Amino acid sequence: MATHTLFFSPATLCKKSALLPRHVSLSSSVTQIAVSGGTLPQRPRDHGLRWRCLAEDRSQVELPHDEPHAPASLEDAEDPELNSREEESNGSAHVATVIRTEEELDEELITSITSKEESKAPIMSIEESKEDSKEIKVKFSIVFVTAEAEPYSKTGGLGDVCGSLPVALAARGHRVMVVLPRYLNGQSEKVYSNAVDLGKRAKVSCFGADHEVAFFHEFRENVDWVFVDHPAYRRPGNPYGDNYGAYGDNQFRFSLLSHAACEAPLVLELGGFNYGEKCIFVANDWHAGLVPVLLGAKYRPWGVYKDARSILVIHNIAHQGVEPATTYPNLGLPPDWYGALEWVFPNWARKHALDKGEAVNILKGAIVTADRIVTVSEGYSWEITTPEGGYGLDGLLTSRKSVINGIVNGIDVTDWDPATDQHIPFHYSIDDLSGKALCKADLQRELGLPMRPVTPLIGFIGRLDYQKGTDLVLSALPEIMQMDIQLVMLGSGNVAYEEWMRSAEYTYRDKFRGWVGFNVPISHRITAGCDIIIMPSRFEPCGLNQLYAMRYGTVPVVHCTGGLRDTVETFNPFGDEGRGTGTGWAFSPLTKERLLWALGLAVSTYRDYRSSWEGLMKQGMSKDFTWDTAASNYEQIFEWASIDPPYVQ
Ligand SMILES: Nc1ncnc2c1ncn2[C@@H]1O[C@H](COP(=O)(O)OP(=O)(O)O[C@H]2O[C@H](CO)[C@@H](O)[C@H](O)[C@H]2O)[C@@H](O)[C@H]1O
Repeated sequence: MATHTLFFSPATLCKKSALLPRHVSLSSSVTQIAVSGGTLPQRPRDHGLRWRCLAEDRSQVELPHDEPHAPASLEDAEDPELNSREEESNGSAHVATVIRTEEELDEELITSITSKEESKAPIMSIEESKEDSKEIKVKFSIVFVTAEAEPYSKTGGLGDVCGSLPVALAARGHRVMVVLPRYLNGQSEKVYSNAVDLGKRAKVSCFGADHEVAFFHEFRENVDWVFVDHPAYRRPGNPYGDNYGAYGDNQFRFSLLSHAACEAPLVLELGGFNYGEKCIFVANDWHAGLVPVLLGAKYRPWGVYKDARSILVIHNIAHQGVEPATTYPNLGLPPDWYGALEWVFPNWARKHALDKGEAVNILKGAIVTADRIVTVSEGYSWEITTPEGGYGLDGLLTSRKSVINGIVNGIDVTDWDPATDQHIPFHYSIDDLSGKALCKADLQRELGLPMRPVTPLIGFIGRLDYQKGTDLVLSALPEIMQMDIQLVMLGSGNVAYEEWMRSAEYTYRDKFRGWVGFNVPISHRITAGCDIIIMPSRFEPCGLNQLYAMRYGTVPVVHCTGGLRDTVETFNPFGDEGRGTGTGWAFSPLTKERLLWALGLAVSTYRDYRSSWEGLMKQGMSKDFTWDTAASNYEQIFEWASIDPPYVQ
């Protein structure tokens, strides 16, 4: 019988029983309870001391290798050599800023030089801090788990973030792996041409069988890109579905990903060393949501991953990975962990009188087991704790408020740079905007719109769905078309909106263009060629198009919500002693009238106040949207996570 140790902050202790797996209750199976910074007398408050006590307790746990849920690679994970750098008395060794004597320093340096690649030290790489200070900064081993990452796969912002943030963290000296599926759909094969089969196979026990997965690997921009290969990822369509809708087996496909990702740090030797147990998992959205649950349910009972931490990043809470409760036994979790994923729909959401509303919810499982939770803007981190923004999870999220943080996404400023962008016909910069006018003319030509330089060209890029407020544009279109403007929309999604875009093109031949599809080059050309970008999103966890737009001197008009509120500052012509401040317009509430009001202001400023407009463009262009700021904020989260003991043990 494994030992479960749970750590609760005093503030949330009273609410905990609601969050726990069903088999764990505060009065029965829990054998150790520690209160972080709290007043329970059984445990010392000092972190290091407490950790030592627990380490002793753990050493008494027998690790039955033949148990059904024991990880395949337990022995690898327990390899004392690989884990030899573990701090003796402090479990949070991978973040500790430690002071070394000169001899120890030399020894560390020699070890680091003699390793095959300096950046691939077994658990952590150590660098000397500046000058002759003896302080050494310990870096993290980070494992991103995601359904998509550019340039391999992208259907939206998740792909952008998971393609860039790992690179930014690696550039800061961390060892970073990204685990994602190897989607082969008949067209995508070439993007994996540099990825080699590592020859390692792992058996994943779920959905009533042992599924063998292979791992492909590419080392690019100092990041280990690891692709999980399985027949379920080989089919026409995008990562989540095809022309007929979402795949019916997505729960299986992403359970497989989470299981495989948990094995990767233990079994894969990358650059000569595996990542080992002391890593930080960054689980993105529900697709990777089983990762924190597996750490607690499948690995830690056998002493594996006891020093790992998990960070859940919520990019969009509207998608939670909910399936009928009867699918629980498929997930490869112990039966008594059902409570962690248990989800009951409210009465109004049930389909018929006999529907009990019982379901499993993978994102919920991640929320109640992850060590920390990050959302992609500060505004959104608050919104998800409200009934309006929490999509039913607000209560649980409120109970974990103390570990939720918002970090605004950055953008890939190399890919999205108007001075060098390979997708746009002319280049420009904040010092010479002339190329932007040429981009606009070229876009009008490409779209078959009248080439009128003084007519404001407005753009919309995004999924055609409820979140992005496509219906609001639809309802406001007759009034928008009465303005002297041109409007181009690029997007795909809801078929009804796609049809509407096509028919609007016939109705407003000289003013409106609708481009149905997912097309990255044209998205760059719209961002560069337009004067204004509209984003009437109903909710927007961060939003990237407004960031790209500002970098390209294209002024955003957005609904004041989530990350849009955090990143777009409404223009104030009287600010800064009359020179004007702001980068766009953020309107509220989300109504047709307010959208038209904000758009009207933008259009009249463009037409009648040219110098103010240029100021607006330049203020947007001079904002710092690099990933470096976000990456350093993520480091802080990793540090906090590592200082605290694992949330579920
Ligand atoms: N038809 C099309 N053709 C070409 N490119 C297209 C396109 N439609 C969209 N894109 C591109 O896809 C990305 C979408 O970014 P968003 O920020 O709108 O993310 P999304 O809502 O998918 O994801 C979620 O995750 C991201 C990342 O955290 C959050 O910013 C966001 O608020 C949240 O909803 C952008 O790069 C955009 O240019």
